[in-house]
Amino acid sequence: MDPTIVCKDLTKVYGSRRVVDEVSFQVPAGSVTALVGRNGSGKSTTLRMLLGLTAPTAGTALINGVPYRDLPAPARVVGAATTDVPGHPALTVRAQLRLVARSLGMPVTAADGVLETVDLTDAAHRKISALSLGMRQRLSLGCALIGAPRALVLDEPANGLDPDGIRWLRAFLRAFADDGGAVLVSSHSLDEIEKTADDVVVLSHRVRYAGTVSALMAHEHQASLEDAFHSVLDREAAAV
Ligand SMILES: Nc1ncnc2c1ncn2[C@@H]1O[C@H](COP(=O)(O)OP(=O)(O)OP(=O)(O)O)[C@@H](O)[C@H]1O
Repeated sequence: MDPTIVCKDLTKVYGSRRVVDEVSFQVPAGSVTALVGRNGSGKSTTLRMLLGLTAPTAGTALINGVPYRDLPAPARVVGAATTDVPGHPALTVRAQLRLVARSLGMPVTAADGVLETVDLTDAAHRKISALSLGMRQRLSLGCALIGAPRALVLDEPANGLDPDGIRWLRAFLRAFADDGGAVLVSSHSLDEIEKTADDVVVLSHRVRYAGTVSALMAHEHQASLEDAFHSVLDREAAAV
């Protein structure tokens, strides 16, 4: 079955605030889709609802047609990396990855393979508490990959990566999608998203645009995703 990620009328209300308001979009197999929006626009809340970490007030969030919490082996279906610290700070990188492998019924060799994939072999013996931000991001992605999922949901994975890491992540996500995977990634780096993503969802509590990156730039008559993003959101602000 081809992996898909679907949000349908997804809504989250905190008190009197609708921080995510009837959000609908989908990420098909073979696509990298970026969720972009200003601080507080509801990106992380949307991803957390997709990953069963926050209960929706209304609407549905489905991975391969099923809510995350109802997936029999979720980490084998969708790899998730949030901004939370990946694992116990006193564990080493290798111990954390092996722990995840064991919990998923995978051989420990899966952990060693992932160490190489995310280029943390040289840091395998280091404690999580001693990792740089970029290394923690690589470890988060490593934890997400151990179950060999075909869908990825990643909250700001490029945050803290150095230029080599950003280039590596771009190539990795592209190859993952080209291999038939579905990738949903949130980011503030619009230049990077323009290079990496097929589709983009511009969020400001509601969906302001969902479609291809190139169609957004053409529609807004802008030469960059950054300018198109501001054009969409400035028009919305002017209309309020
Ligand atoms: N547990 C919570 N209780 C109350 N309000 C919350 C809670 N979690 C998030 N919010 C609020 O919901 C809004 C959306 O937050 P969210 O973290 O989804 O935004 P974001 O787009 O990911 O922002 P950023 O780009 O800064 O990471 C914010 O106003 C935030 O304060």
